[in-house]
Amino acid sequence: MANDKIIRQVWEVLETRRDSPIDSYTSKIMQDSDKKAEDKILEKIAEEAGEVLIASKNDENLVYESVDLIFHTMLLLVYKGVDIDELFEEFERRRK
Ligand SMILES: N=c1c2ncn([C@@H]3O[C@H](COP(=O)(O)OP(=O)(O)OP(=O)(O)O)[C@@H](O)[C@H]3O)c2ncn1[C@@H]1O[C@H](COP(=O)(O)O)[C@@H](O)[C@H]1O
Repeated sequence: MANDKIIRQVWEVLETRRDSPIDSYTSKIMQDSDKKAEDKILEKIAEEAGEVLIASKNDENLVYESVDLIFHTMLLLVYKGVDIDELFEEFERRRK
């Protein structure tokens, strides 16, 4: 079984890509001039949300497309400086 620590690990890689940019997809998208970077990530999220919708309706590639959406949402949160623990704490807060 895959380990759920992967989310934290990917989050940490994204923080490193933000703070110590290299020639990579996530560094490049986050290094774009401020406003453009945010817009590009938001565009990606909208695009991936549409792909999730199609995947669900067609019963095809739903997990794959959902990971694309979750990944780009993580990228936005890292770009905006959100700490991963804020995310987990919010889930905890809502737990019944
Ligand atoms: N999980 C991902 C991940 N998921 C998707 N992508 C990239 O996001 C980009 C856009 O995704 P798309 O689905 O739109 O792919 P596409 O090729 O444009 O086209 P489609 O055919 O899917 O429409 C592609 O270049 C994907 O490779 C990712 N890029 C990176 N990661 C993780 O982020 C870390 C840092 O990535 P780098 O910046 O590349 O080092 C990596 O170690 C990975 O763990």
